[in-house]
Amino acid sequence: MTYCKRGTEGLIYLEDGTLLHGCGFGSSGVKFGEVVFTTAMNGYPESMTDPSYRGQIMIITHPLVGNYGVPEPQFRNGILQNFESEQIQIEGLVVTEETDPSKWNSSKSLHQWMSEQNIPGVSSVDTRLLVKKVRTLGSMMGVIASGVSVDDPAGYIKARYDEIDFTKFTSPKSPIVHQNDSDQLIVLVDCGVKHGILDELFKAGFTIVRVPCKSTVDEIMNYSPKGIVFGNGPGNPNILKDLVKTFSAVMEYKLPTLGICLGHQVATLAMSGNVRKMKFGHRAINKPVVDLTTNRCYISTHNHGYGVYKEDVPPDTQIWFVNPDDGVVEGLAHKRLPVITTQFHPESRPGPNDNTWIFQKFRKMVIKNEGN
Ligand SMILES: NC(=O)CC[C@H](N)C(=O)O
Repeated sequence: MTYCKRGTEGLIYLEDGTLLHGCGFGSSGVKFGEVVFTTAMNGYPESMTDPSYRGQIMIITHPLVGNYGVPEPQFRNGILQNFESEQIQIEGLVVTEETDPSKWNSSKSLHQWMSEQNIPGVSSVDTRLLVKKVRTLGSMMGVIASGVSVDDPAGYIKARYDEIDFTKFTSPKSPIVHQNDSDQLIVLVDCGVKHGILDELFKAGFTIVRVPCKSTVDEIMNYSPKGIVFGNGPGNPNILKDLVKTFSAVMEYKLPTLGICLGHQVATLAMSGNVRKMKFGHRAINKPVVDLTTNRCYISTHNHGYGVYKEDVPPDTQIWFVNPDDGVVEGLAHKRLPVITTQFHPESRPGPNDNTWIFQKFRKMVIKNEGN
């Protein structure tokens, strides 16, 4: 039996029948979710609080997780600077080794943070084996347990990830305003936006009104926005029919519009394209994307399990970015309207800051449109 430094055991189960026993950490409990992996070597406070990971059990392939602990949350203009939302969003965490921190700004360990927020973790399991399974068979449902004994893990899988509308957990119930010095107001349709996106939009000079994911076009247009952002969010875009309708209705106003990740997928559906489930998705902070207008390659942050493929691109749009590894369409531009999208995360957090120019491009589109 493995020595468990927290004194508890844990397990991870995949729905193909794989069952690995290891050590428990974080809170005691059992959770189910879609099992996904990220190859990011750092940035776990940001990734774990990214609302797009809602409903998922995260495997981190980097073998040591927790080395630099968890900082105190820092807000500026109501926007978190060091987390992507106010709480941990993943259902559970699977790592090879969970460590105690050594860093000047660490306020608690990964173990303490997860214990406080009711998130179970499992360590001392072969994450490489798990990732090979997921890469070979595709993303699967699974069960994680920490500190409790579980006889029939499969019985804990209560629903399929692709059928759940997680935005009802991650979208705000009423509008939230981040007032800037300028009167350049944009509306952000918030299905669980990462604070890194808010921060970049705020730094670009916008006053941001975050409206619930289920807002109608009238509720959005009542703010007389200069531009619209459809942000990231959890789950399957194909079941978010109302959001897709809202995107189509907003397009009628011909305002500068930026879609990021879920926003890119919703834009694709609204413009009569297709979005498919990928085999195991892209979750990393070093994925290449090629800008087809300049032929330049950028290193970018990804977190998506659905994707747009070349044959699914909507009419009236051109491919802006493509992933050279597998050809997934990573960005679109409308041929006539000021609508641009990225599947990757230009705000990074965590990740390289190479792509924040996308927010400046959007700002230029807003200024140009104001002049018309
Ligand atoms: N980061 C996101 O917005 C993710 C979009 C969508 N839920 C996906 O997994 O593909």
